[in-house]
Amino acid sequence: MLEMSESENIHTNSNIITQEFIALEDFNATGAEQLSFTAGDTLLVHEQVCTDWWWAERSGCFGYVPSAFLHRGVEDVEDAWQDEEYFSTYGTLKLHLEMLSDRPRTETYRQVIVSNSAALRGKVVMDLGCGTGIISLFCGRLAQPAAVYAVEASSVAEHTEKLVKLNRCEDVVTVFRSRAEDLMLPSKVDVLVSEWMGNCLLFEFMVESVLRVRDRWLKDGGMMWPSSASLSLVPCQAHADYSQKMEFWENLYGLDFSCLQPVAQEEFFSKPKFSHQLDPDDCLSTPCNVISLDMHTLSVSDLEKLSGEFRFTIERSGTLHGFTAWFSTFFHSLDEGGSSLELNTGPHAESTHWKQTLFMLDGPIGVEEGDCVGGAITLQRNPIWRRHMSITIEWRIKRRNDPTFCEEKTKRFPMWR
Ligand SMILES: N=C(N)NC/C=C/[C@H]1O[C@@H](n2cnc3c(N)ncnc32)[C@H](O)[C@@H]1O
Repeated sequence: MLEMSESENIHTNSNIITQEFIALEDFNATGAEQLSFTAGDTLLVHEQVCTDWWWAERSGCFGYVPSAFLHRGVEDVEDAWQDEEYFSTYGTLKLHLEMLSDRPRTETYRQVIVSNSAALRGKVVMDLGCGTGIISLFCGRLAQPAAVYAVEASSVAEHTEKLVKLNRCEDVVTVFRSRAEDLMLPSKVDVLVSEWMGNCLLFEFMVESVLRVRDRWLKDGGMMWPSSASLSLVPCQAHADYSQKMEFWENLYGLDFSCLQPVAQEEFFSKPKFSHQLDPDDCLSTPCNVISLDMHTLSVSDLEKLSGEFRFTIERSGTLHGFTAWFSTFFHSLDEGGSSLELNTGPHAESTHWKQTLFMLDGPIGVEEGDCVGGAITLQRNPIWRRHMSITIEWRIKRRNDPTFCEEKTKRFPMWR
C-alpha cells in the first residue's frame, strides 16, 4: 500500500501538465520550433519545459511558447470585469462631482437635448449609466419625451431617485437601479444616450455595455448619442515631464543618481500618463484621427482590437518625447439634415476632466521640420481583465535631410494591466 506522499510523487510530475491558458498578447514565432498566436487565443500547455518556455498546442499545431505571454484561463479570474470595485467607485459622489464639474462635457449633453427638444417630444429615451441622472433631468426639464429610463447600477441610484423628485421629473423619468445588460424594460427606446467615454476613449470598456443594450433595446432606426467617436494622435514634446522624471536624477544636490534612470523609465514612462495637459505649442505636427467608431454599427467583437495608421510631417523642429492622444464624440441631430454637436477633449478645445493621454517614448529624439513620422497605433483589449487594454505604438522616423536615416521602434503601454 503506497504511502500518500509516494503516490503523489508518482502522479504529479511538476513539468507535465495539460492546462488551458489564454494569450495576453500576440506572439510571432522566430523559429520553426516556436508556435505563433494572437491575443485572446486559447492554448493547451502540455509541458512547462522551463520557466520561460512551455510546450503547447493550438488548433493541432505544436511548438514552444513564451510563458510570460500566457495567463491561466478566465475561470481563474474571479471577476474579469471587477464590477464590485468598479461600481463601488461610482457609489460615492467624488467621481460624479468631477464629471458634473466638467463644464464642456455636461454642457455638450445639455446642448444636445436642447437642440433636439422638439424632435424628442413623445420619444422614449434611455440614459445608460445615468449616475446622478443629470442627462435624464435635462430630458425631463428641457424637452417633452414620453418616458426616460435612467439606468444606474451603483448605489448612487438612491440619490438619483431623490433628484428626480426634487426636480419634478418623476412623471417622465423612471430610475432603474440595475446593470443595463440585466434590464427588463416595458418597451424599446428611440434614443440611447450615455456618457461612457474613458481614458483614451475606451478604458473601463463601458462601451461594451452600451453596444449590448443598443442591440437589445434600441429601436431600428433609433439614435445613439454619442453617434460616433474618434481617437486623435499627435507627435509631441514633453520637456517638463522628461526633466521632472528623468533628468532630475542626473544631479541631485551635487550627487549623481543617474543609475536610477532606468528604474524611473519603467516606473513613470512604461504606462500612459492620463490627465496630461498638452500645450498646443508642444504639438510637433497637425494631429490626425487614427480610429473612428460608428456607434450605430460598431460590434462588441470590434472592441477586441482597434488600430489605425498615421503619417505626420514635422512642422516645427524640436524634441519628439512621445505621442499624445485624445478623443472627440459627435451627436447627430434627430432632425433630418440637422447639424451635429461635438465634444472635443483635445488640446485646442476647452479643457475637460479627461484632459489628454501622453505616451512617453524610451528616449527623446531630435526632429527637424520636414521629417516624417509614420506608423500605427493598436488598442488591444485585455483578454482577461475586460476593462483594461494595452496601446501599442509603432513608429518610424525618416529625415528630410538624410534619406539614409530610418529609425523604427515599437512600444506597448498597458492601461493598466
Ligand atoms: N467613464 C465615464 N466617462 N463614464 C463612466 C460613467 C459611469 C456611470 O455609469 C454607471 N455604469 C457603468 N456601466 C454600467 C452598466 N453596465 N449598467 C448600469 N450603470 C453602469 C456607473 O456606475 C457610473 O455611475
